[in-house]
Amino acid sequence: MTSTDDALYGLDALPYGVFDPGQGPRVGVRFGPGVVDLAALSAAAHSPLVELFDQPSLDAFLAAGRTVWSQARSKVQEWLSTTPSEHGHRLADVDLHQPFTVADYVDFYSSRVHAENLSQIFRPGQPPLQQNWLSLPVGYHGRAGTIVPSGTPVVRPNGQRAGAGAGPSEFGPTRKLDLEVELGFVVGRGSTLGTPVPGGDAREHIFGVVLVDDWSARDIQAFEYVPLGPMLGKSFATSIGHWVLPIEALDAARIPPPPREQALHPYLTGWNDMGLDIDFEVRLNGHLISAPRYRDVYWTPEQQLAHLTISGASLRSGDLFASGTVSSIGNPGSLIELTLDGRRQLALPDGRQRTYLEDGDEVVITATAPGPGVARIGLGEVRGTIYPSPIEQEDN
Ligand SMILES: O=C(O)/C=C/C(=O)CC(=O)CC(=O)O
Ligand SMILES: [Ca+2]
Ligand SMILES: [Mg+2]
Repeated sequence: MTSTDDALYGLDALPYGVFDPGQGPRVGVRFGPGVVDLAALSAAAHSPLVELFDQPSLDAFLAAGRTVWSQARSKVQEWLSTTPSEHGHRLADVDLHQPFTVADYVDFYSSRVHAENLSQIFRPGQPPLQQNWLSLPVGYHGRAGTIVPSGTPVVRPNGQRAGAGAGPSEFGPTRKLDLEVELGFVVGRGSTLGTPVPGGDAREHIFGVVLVDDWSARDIQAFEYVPLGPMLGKSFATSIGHWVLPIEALDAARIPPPPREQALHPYLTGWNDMGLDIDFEVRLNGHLISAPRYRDVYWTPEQQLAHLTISGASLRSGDLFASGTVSSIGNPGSLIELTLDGRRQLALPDGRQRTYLEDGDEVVITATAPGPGVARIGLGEVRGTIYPSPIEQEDN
């Protein structure tokens, strides 16, 4: 089963998105094989929710806060269980858009397997975890303006990479274009500058989740990142799914996170942390290449949110913070891990081989989670095809 299966999108899932049936973008909810127009549905029910839904994006709804989000979900479930086929459009008949305006973007680094794998590749001979890793959720501020909806072409970026020996750098299209499987948390309710958000209040702020592919140019990244961190190697495109799944839909997927291995400062503990039993699948040109599990991710979204704001930094509606690459042992969430930085070829069932991504390659990430009943629920997909660099000549 892939998470595009309609059965994954019953009343227990109901992810929100933005679709265009031909007359402009509208807010909708994915339901089975289609998308239901929420302005039309709420207008027919004479619900005041129509004001939040009669919009070209989810922005107004995101800003409305937890009480409204929960009421809306119950109402939509009720309406769809009584009049399931009204105000629906087949997915094939609509265009899907970026669901919300992304405010700030933070990318964490919360999978221990991924952190240790990358350490080995980027910093051989050094300890597998930096001293900070078990003490705080390491992350960096990313580039919100280049977050693009699923399906947007991913143009091979240009940049500098290390030259031979200690020689000058080389410039040209990246030779190490990679994908990163991530889960994104979408902030609905903002916060006040100077006032940290306690992790126990995370649910007042986190509206839901979206799939993320944090495209990465590993050669550009490796040359530029010391000492300030990722810059151009990750800022050229970050793809997000079209569907934002409300956090309540994941209640049945909640599990304890992996055991803490070090005592934490009080601001990072003291509530019932949200581990999540989400299974991802990554396909390259249609072939399944990895199936990472979110349950192995060490730092939780509550801890990430508490850490992000402990300095007094404020949240804005539309902020996106991503888990970091989700890697499990034997099922990593990136090609740098799968191919040991290109030293090992990945054999695809069609007889071709890959190390890093080639022009024309298509990557599709999907995910599912347990629902409240026997059926699983879907988190949609995030898809991207690699387009050639606009610069043909390398300078050396
Ligand atoms: O270990 C490093 O130097 C680099 C790590 C990454 O590239 C990963 C990153 O973007 C954060 C993540 O996705 O986990
Ligand atoms: Ca990342
Ligand atoms: Mg990025």
